[in-house]
Amino acid sequence: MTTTRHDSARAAVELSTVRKVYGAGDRSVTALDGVTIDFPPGTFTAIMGPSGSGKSTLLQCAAGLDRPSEGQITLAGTDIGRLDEKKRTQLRRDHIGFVFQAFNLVVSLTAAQNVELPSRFAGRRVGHEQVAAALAAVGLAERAGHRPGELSGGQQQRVALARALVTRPDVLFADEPTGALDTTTSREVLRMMRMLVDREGQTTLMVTHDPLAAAVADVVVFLKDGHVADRIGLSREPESRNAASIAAHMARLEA
Ligand SMILES: Nc1ncnc2c1ncn2[C@@H]1O[C@H](COP(=O)(O)OP(=O)(O)OP(=O)(O)O)[C@@H](O)[C@H]1O
Repeated sequence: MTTTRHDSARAAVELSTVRKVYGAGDRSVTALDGVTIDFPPGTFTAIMGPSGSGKSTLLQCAAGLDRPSEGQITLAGTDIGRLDEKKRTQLRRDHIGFVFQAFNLVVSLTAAQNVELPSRFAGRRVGHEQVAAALAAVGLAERAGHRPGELSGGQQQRVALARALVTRPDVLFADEPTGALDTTTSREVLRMMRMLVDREGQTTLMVTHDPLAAAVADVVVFLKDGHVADRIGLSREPESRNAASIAAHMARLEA
């Protein structure tokens, strides 16, 4: 099956009264408690909130990696709750890219081979030109033949970004993509993500603890105890000014 593609507007993600409860009885934990939120096409959203507020759970459910206990999630125009496991896998393959804190690169393969590998596994071989273009887009055209051990942390995360974006997914999910990087390198990766959203228009959801990381987004969503506690739009202010107002919001939430 090929999932329906809504080309007129690149896919947004929508959650409607989503609840996610882990476990049962006395030991159950409500990670998401009636979350309704939409992520418009082409927007870059940072998801923040205290530890345990439900950020990763939201990302996992929105990406179809986990099922909500209640509520509806629409991705690429498809109600993912109605899909069986095979079709959800297909939806993810056709529409979604992922980057994580750990770069998850195969150490014995070159940057180009790492970019190509997942699509090959998924039976959707991408051509050499696509791989070269994806590496060029993250500024690593000259490093296609290098193995991860020969690249810096920031460069490795850029290879992971190229791998996530080589199939031009509608939505990019990023879980703490700069969590393992120092400040300077983080900034380089974040600017690249920002540039790619502006250029390619993929809807991007990024979980982060770092106000400086969130500062490159268009919108910051704050979770608290499984609820959306706040949502602020950012203007293209200098990042440091955005970061300061995000940090102030976080401090109020955690107070
Ligand atoms: N597999 C699981 N089984 C049971 N409880 C879980 C599971 N995954 C998450 N939780 C609980 O659900 C709540 C939300 O967790 P989640 O990981 O989504 O929070 P988070 O905001 O991403 O936290 P952090 O910033 O610490 O990574 C927490 O109370 C957590 O302990």
